[in-house]
Amino acid sequence: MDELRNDVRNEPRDDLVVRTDGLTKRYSDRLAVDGVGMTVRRGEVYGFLGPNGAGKTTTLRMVLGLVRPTAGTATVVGRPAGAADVTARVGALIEGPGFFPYLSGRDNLRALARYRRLGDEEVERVLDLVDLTGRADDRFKGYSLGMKQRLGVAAALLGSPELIVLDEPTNGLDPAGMADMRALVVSLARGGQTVLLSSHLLAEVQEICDRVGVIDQGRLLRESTVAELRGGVTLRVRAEPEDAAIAVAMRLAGDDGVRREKDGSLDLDLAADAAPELARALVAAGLDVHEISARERSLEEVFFEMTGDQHTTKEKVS
Ligand SMILES: Nc1ncnc2c1ncn2[C@@H]1O[C@H](COP(=O)(O)OP(=O)(O)OP(=O)(O)O)[C@@H](O)[C@H]1O
Repeated sequence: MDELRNDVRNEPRDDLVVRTDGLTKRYSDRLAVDGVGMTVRRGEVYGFLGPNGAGKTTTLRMVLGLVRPTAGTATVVGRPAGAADVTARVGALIEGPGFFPYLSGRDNLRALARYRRLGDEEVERVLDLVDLTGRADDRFKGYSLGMKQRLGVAAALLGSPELIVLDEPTNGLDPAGMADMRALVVSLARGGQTVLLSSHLLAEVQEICDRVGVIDQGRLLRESTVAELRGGVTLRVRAEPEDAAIAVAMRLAGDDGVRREKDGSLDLDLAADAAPELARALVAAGLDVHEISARERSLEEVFFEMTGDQHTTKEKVS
């Protein structure tokens, strides 16, 4: 298991529901996915996060065996991706589900269920899970985008697969529908199923995911728990004059441990219990201290720092 990354090196293979090694996809001269090694553990909600065109959907398609990798491997529930005996153990919603427009939602699911030798009661179970029972007899073509999305998720849940892969599951849902979908994803994982989802909604990933893989320009930049990625608590400081405050802050937090926010406050890589020492140092240096508070970085800030997105609100001061 030498090729596994450190954090999962000692885990039994059974605990990894998805594992990719050097997974690569090239479309003519475009490297859509570049050597991705990701690991999804049993029973977790794993968030695959990245800007548009980062390679999320292509990676998920390779994990599902829908696209053949140019190089590398994907192992799903212990078997090569796309192997015939894997498909029944994996449910997926990826880039708009294909349903018969003139059939009702219920009949569409029944057709899928029959093909998989599942009974009608299974159709009713998944309709209820996605809260679509009341509209199940309406034709698919009359569904709103959100209802189509929920029917797609219902189809992915048929047969209670071990792994559920959802590409942007809250796409098209209104705020209440998004909250329902998030609650459903969490409850699936609590019930022992594994969920691999992609999203560009950072707050959503922060709320429901146990671990996150950050992908940009085809490369997996980082894979860790949400808490690790956010890097714990930092101290926010507002004191004047600013230059003197930066000098004091750097003395305590180190040259690389101080960032300046657009509103003029400073963000320091210091634990919350360093606040009194910081206050004393600022006052001893004759500064006016307006604010010292502990704050947690949001996943959004970390993400923009990692992907070098222009929306970042911070600049390094060193
Ligand atoms: N079939 C294809 N042929 C050629 N290029 C493709 C194909 N599929 C994807 N690409 C390219 O590969 C790159 C990654 O695309 P992909 O759809 O995987 O990204 P994504 O992270 O899912 O983006 P989004 O969030 O916008 O859906 C993009 O530059 C895309 O244009």
